[in-house]
Amino acid sequence: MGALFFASAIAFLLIGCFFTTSFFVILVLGAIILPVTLFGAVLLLIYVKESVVEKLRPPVAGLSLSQLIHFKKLFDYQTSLARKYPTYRLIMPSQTDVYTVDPANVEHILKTNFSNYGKGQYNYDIMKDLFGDGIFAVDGDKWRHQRKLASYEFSTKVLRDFSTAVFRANAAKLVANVSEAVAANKMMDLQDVLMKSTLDSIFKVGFGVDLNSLSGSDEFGNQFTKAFDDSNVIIYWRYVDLFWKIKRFLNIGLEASLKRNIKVMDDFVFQLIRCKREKMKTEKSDEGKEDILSRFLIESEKDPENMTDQYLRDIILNFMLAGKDSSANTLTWFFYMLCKHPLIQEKVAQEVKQATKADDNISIGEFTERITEEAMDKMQYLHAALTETLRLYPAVPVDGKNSFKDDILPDGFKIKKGDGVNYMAYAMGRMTYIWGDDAEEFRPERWLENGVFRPESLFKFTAFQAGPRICLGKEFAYRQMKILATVLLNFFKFKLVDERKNATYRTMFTLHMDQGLHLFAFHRLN
Ligand code: HEM
Repeated sequence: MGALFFASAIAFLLIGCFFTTSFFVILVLGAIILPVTLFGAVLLLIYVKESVVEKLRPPVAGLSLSQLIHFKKLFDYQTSLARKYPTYRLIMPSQTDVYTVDPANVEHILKTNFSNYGKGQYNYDIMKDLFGDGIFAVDGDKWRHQRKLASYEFSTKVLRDFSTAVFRANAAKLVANVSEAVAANKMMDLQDVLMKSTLDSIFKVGFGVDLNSLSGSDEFGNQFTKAFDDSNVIIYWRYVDLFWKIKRFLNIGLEASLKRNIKVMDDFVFQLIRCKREKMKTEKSDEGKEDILSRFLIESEKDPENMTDQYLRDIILNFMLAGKDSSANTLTWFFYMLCKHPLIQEKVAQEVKQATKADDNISIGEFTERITEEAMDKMQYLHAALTETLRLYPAVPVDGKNSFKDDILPDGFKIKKGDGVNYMAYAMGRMTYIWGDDAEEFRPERWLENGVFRPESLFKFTAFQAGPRICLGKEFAYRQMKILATVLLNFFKFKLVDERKNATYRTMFTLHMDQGLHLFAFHRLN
């Protein structure tokens, strides 16, 4: 890769020199040739400086631009580079990005030297318009304050009981939806259905609002969701668009749409905050105040100066980002894996039946009542299968930090202040030196010891991140995924429409299945 990079730099330079011998050509094509020549010279200089002079730096695997060329299969491209170099660099004149799959490095970045690796100004600038000062965008005191508040809220019984009730209710609606497809003998896109179902749940748990996107009935909520999804795509695009700040200044192109979308969301969220504040003043009981927004509103009464409406808006949009797609994406890959491995599908279904003691005639209402904490604790194989899914298809395939100071990683490579430092959960799941020769196989058994789930080091299994910034919704997500998986597998069997086709992802912040998950569902009769 280094040689290829060197050769292309020389080629650019030679092409430039050849053409610059002709004055006429310079006049006609000067505007093209000169930049090409300069670009080649810059590449050559960077290559010599970065690969020859800077000996202790991670090996240069190419230009950051190479990721644009491989954008469609980006995470597999990164995996192939990581097989050669467990830590490598991609360079650009303005920014160096380091990528690693080495668990020792991951532990160093996420825990041992946590204070040196944060979102940094670079990520903050990109995210600020949409996520403001929310937990995903900030470091330092702002992050600590929200982390403390949110950790407390997530550990309360109120939120736990409320979210479980919401997951159960939405699971029942999901069963009704799938039953319709079965009755009509229709193929379905399970990813689409799961996305709607988890969206309804996060809306209810986040705002206390029934969105009913599964039945498509809330126009205003749908507008919010569309604006949120479109904004996310545009924010992600900023990472590869060198001119986004100019476009934002001129309010043109995607930046103009982003501004419009943000207004739609702000109108929605600020109105909701106002309504809830009013309701709180008049209603004394705690009923209807179990959602995350209400919980934070109650907190804000203790600290009104800092916890302004703007701050609450940021908190809520960040929770939407965290909870909206991650669980649905994971469940999509989970059902895809179960279809590819029918024996594993049967094994999970049998475990569900045993843990809930359900017979064939049980109603959905009765069944959801049986998905208790105790029953879920018995589903060790389901837990292993979901975790195995996340190992191979982590909802956040690559996670990036910024280095605040020069540093040295445990593998001996030097990091410079300002470097982007990324660990690649998707590539890590495929490394044989981490998981053994069967790393690419879907094998839930690898997580079990005598039938009991045995966790792995979180610096090897990085799907939820690790260290002080470990995902706050991990338990929440497992609970939601287990409830949905349990009801679906108790009532249905699933079969891919096209068994020979291999699914792939759409490259974006989360691991979304490209084109959806098309399958047939059948009533499960034992
Ligand atoms: C399968 C589901 C999920 C996966 C795989 C997952 C994974 C992750 C990852 C990789 C991060 C680190 C992102 C970063 O560097 O900024 C993260 C952070 C976070 N997650 Fe999750 N997540 C899931 C579901 C959820 C849910 C459902 C919620 C809440 C409703 C949630 C709340 C959060 C929060 C608040 C953070 C920020 C933590 C901080 O910066 O201190 N997550 N999650």
